[in-house]
Amino acid sequence: MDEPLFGAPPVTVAPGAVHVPGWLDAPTQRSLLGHCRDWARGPAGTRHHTMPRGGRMSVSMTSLGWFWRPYSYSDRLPDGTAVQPFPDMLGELADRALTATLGRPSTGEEPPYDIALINFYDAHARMGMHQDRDEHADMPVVSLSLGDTCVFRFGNTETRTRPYTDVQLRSGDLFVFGGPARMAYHGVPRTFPDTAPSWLDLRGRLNITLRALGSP
Ligand SMILES: O=C(O)CCC(=O)C(=O)O
Ligand SMILES: [Fe+2]
Repeated sequence: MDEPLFGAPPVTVAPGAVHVPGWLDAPTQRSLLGHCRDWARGPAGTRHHTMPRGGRMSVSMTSLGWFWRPYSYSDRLPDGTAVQPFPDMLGELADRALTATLGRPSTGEEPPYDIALINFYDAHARMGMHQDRDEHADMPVVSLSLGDTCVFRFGNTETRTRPYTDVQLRSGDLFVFGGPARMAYHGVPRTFPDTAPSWLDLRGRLNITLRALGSP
């Protein structure tokens, strides 16, 4: 249960949605975790965003490239400082992820990956069913998981409810959703505390999504 399945084949969860268990090897997971800690210490810090109706999101979030808060992106933090840049390394990772799942990197013609949203889940955090619809480009969303295992609920494009598929995302897993799945509702109904690999110094779960903003 604790060791990721390195080298497992991709699993198509729905047309356009592909899960690759154990895609990131242990050194890469450790290195990404170190970067996430550095990014979280940056000017944007981590925030529990407030939703329009006043609820507070249980995940704490850091943005790179563009600052997200419900429900738009901006190039400045609320206090006017610039958002931390989107690192080239994450653009390269997004390309490798597209190749691993769709069989091709992005073409030079497509909007570039320029947003990373990093969510931290403690044992109680979860994320309700939603669509990722604040980007203007329809490039696939690339999701990387570190730390505790979670249930990732991947649904349909019409409703927040069934039909959906519950997938366990473990440390090192890649999940890409694009094409007909790009606007599917999805969420994280729970995590499994203390399931992070023992060699990763993380209590809780981190999820990094890489996205392309595109132009309006
Ligand atoms: O944590 C996850 O696996 C999903 C995160 C997500 O859906 C989002 O950041 O929009
Ligand atoms: Fe999402």
